[in-house]
Amino acid sequence: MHVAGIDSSTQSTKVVVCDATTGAIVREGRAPHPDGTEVAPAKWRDALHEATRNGLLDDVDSIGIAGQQHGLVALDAHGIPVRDALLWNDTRSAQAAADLVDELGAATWARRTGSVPLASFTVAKLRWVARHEPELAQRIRTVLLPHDWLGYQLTNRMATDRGDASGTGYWSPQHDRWDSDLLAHAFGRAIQLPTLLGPQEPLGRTADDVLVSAGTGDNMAAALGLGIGVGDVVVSIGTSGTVFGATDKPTADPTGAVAGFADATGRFLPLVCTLNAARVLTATAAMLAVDLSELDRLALSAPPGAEGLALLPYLDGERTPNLPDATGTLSGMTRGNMTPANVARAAVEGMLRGLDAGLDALRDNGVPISRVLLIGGGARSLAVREIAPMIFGVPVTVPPPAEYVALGAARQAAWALTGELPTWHARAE
Ligand SMILES: Nc1ncnc2c1ncn2[C@@H]1O[C@H](COP(=O)(O)OP(=O)(O)O)[C@@H](O)[C@H]1O
Ligand SMILES: O=C(CO)[C@@H](O)[C@H](O)COP(=O)(O)O
Repeated sequence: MHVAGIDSSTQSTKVVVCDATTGAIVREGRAPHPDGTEVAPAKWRDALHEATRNGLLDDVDSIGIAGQQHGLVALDAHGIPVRDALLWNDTRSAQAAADLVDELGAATWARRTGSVPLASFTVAKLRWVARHEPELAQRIRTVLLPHDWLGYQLTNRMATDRGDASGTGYWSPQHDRWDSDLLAHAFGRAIQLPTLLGPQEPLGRTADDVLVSAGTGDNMAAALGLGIGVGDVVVSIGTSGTVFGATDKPTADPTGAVAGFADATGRFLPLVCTLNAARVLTATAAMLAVDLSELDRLALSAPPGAEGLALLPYLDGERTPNLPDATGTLSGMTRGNMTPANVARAAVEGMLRGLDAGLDALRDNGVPISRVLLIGGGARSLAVREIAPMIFGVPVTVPPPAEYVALGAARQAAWALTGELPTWHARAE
């Protein structure tokens, strides 16, 4: 038996096909997404077709879909998007989020949803559409998340799971159900919401009669793909930087630094997310007119601290801390230290310091940290792997490079197929 896992993340779609019993990867595919913070959902479907062309999904018995969290896919009465999806990294909803917090108070949001809404959260995007595009808003009948929308394309059913639902800002961790009153408060009226599926409950079947599992958010799928245990905290360096661990009880951080998400197994996934991660490295490499391996070499040739040069890497604004309009700052420049090597080192260190603040925030919320598991595209960087233990001050394990989000989605697909969550090879060992 074979299962497929799909990771429809910010920059690309990645697909792995695995043996359902052992988890061994038998085939892989990928396709890029368009750049930008608003995207026509059809582009994700096109990317999925491209990533699975030439029969990648032939002989697959079950499919799991993981997607970038939070994105607003607003559908009309015919199930057609009323506008391009607003993604998690679109900051136009920053004022809408601030208004929602002012209206109800941060403590109320944290208590009712586990999180304090920021620009990224679906609820803030809904408020933005209600205020800025009222004619479009009137046509909205249903709201889906990116993974739900792909599942809807495959099965014709609108449903989601608690992991992805927990990033909307209108899901209750205490009661494991939608908090429709919060949504109505933000949007001005009720909207039909997708069915909430349990962790191993299937979504449905494709036109070719292949089972599709509930799916989840990409960070929840990464946790499932790694099989993390107590004390394991994942640092994922992708388009976003995320820092998260699995807990039995929900968190409710009124400062908003830690989002009190749910995981894909029935537990919880407190998470800190930064807007500036792998793309800090690609932007610095472009500025220095070098490739990523030369950026690594340069960064590792400079001393720790880059001789006083420091990069505050808020190149896309920032989410944690909540500074959506911030820009980056290169500080401490002297005639002596302004070398390409120090700039490269400052970029790596600055990006990792943002994630280190995330580790502190998790600790403050009672999440135990005995080691960090480093994953995502940025973990392929030699400089990141070498410098991370110095910045984080805890042991850092780099699991073999793999698409852990897609693997987690595949593991969920096997769960839905067989009724048991397979052990597979514990990749977090
Ligand atoms: N060796 C490397 N060094 C630094 N960054 C890298 C390296 N390889 C890939 N990346 C970066 O990782 C990012 C993609 O990571 P990924 O985890 O797949 O992101 P996402 O899931 O958000 O689409 C890209 O910005 C890419 O440039
Ligand atoms: O908004 C968050 C987490 O809350 C992001 O982590 C998105 O889920 C996008 O992830 P990547 O595309 O960077 O993997």
